[in-house]
Order: sequence, then structure tokens, then C-alpha cells
Amino acid sequence: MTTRLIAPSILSADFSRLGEDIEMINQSHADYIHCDVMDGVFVPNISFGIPVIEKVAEIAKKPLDVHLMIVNPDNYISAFQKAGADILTVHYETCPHLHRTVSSIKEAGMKASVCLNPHTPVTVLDDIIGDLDMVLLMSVNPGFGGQSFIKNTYKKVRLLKEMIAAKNPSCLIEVDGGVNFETGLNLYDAGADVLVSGSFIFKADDPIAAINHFKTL
Ligand SMILES: O=C(CO)[C@H](O)[C@H](O)COP(=O)(O)O
Ligand SMILES: [Fe+2]
Repeated sequence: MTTRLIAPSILSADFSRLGEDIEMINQSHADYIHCDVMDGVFVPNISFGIPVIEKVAEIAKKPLDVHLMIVNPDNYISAFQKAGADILTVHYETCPHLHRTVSSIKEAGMKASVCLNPHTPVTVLDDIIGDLDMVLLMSVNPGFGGQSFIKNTYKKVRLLKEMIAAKNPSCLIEVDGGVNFETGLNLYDAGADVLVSGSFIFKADDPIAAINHFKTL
């Protein structure tokens, strides 16, 4: 049985009126608010950081799902917890001491999640999956919204679902990048629990209706 959750990504929000876009998400059936933090080092783009997350947390009525695309995430775990993050995702590719990083996130009181780039096989998580609350699979190369979905992700979701069923059934699978109603339905059917969607939702004529429609797929 799969949980069908939706997390709008505010990377595609209008930053000149971010508060209004957060209120829009508050009024929808969204489950989380996905916040993409990019450092210009791990990924070739810079988005926003801790001061923006603090302000989002002041008005958000949904848990904050914070996706760190930064090197040395261990240095900022406490700061993101204080800023209001509920779920903290680090990239496998940035964490040489992943068990320590995951333990620190949980000790700080947040849910711990690990993200894999499109080329990183899910089997690398075999010895950490039992400690995770969520795994985030990137279905585009991280750094930008509005990219095309990489179809190999379906196979990764199915394989990860088997690993999770065997080792940690309560761990969620989240997928991020190029998610629309078509890829979203396929992902839910493959076993994804949480979908992140940015440009598709914010470009919709009625973003609240688009968010709510994901819950009915
Ligand atoms: O992490 C991300 C990019 O690195 C974003 O969450 C993701 O790209 C969402 O945007 P879109 O739905 O437009 O692909
Ligand atoms: Fe993201």
C-alpha cells in the first residue's frame, strides 16, 4: 500500500510575492512544502538559504521538506532545524560519513532523508535504509526546475520499493523533477509515496486545483 503525498516546490514560486504563494499552498491539500537549497558548488545554481526558510516557516501551515543541494551539509543541520525544517534531505553524493549525518539530523529532531542523483544506484543505500525516514530520488539532474523527467527513475522506484519492503517498510519514497500528472501517476503506480512538483504546479492556471488533482491520481 502506497501513501500518495504531494509536495509543491517553491523553487518555481514568484519570489517577489513568496508569502502569497505559501498562502496558496496552505489553502490546498498539499502535504509538505518542498524547499530547494542550492549552493552553486554541488549544483550549478544558487537558490535561497536559511533566512528565507525562517520566513517561510513563520507562515507555512504544512511541514517543511528541505532539500539540501549543498556541500558539507553537516555544518548546517542545527541551523536548518532552528529555521523550521521538519524533514531534512541530504545528498548521498555530498556525505562521506552518511551514517553520522543521518544520526545528527535525527538527534536534532527532524526526519532524515537521503537523496540520490539520477546516476546513483539505489543499492548504495542498502546499509543505511534501516535508519531513514525517506529516500528522495532525483528524476532530473539537480539544480534547476522545469527539466524533463528521466524515465529510468521508474525502475529505481520499483527496486527501492523492494529494498524498503524488506528492510524498513515505514520509509517513504519521494521523487523530484519533471513531475506532472502523467509522470506522477506512473510514479505512484511504481511505488512512490511523495511527489515533488514545481514548474508544473506554478504554471497551472489554477495551482490549488493542480495540487489537489495529484491527490486523486
Ligand atoms: O530539486 C529540484 C531541482 O534540483 C526541484 O525540487 C525540482 O526540480 C522541482 O522542479 P520541477 O518540478 O519544475 O522539475
Ligand atoms: Fe528538490
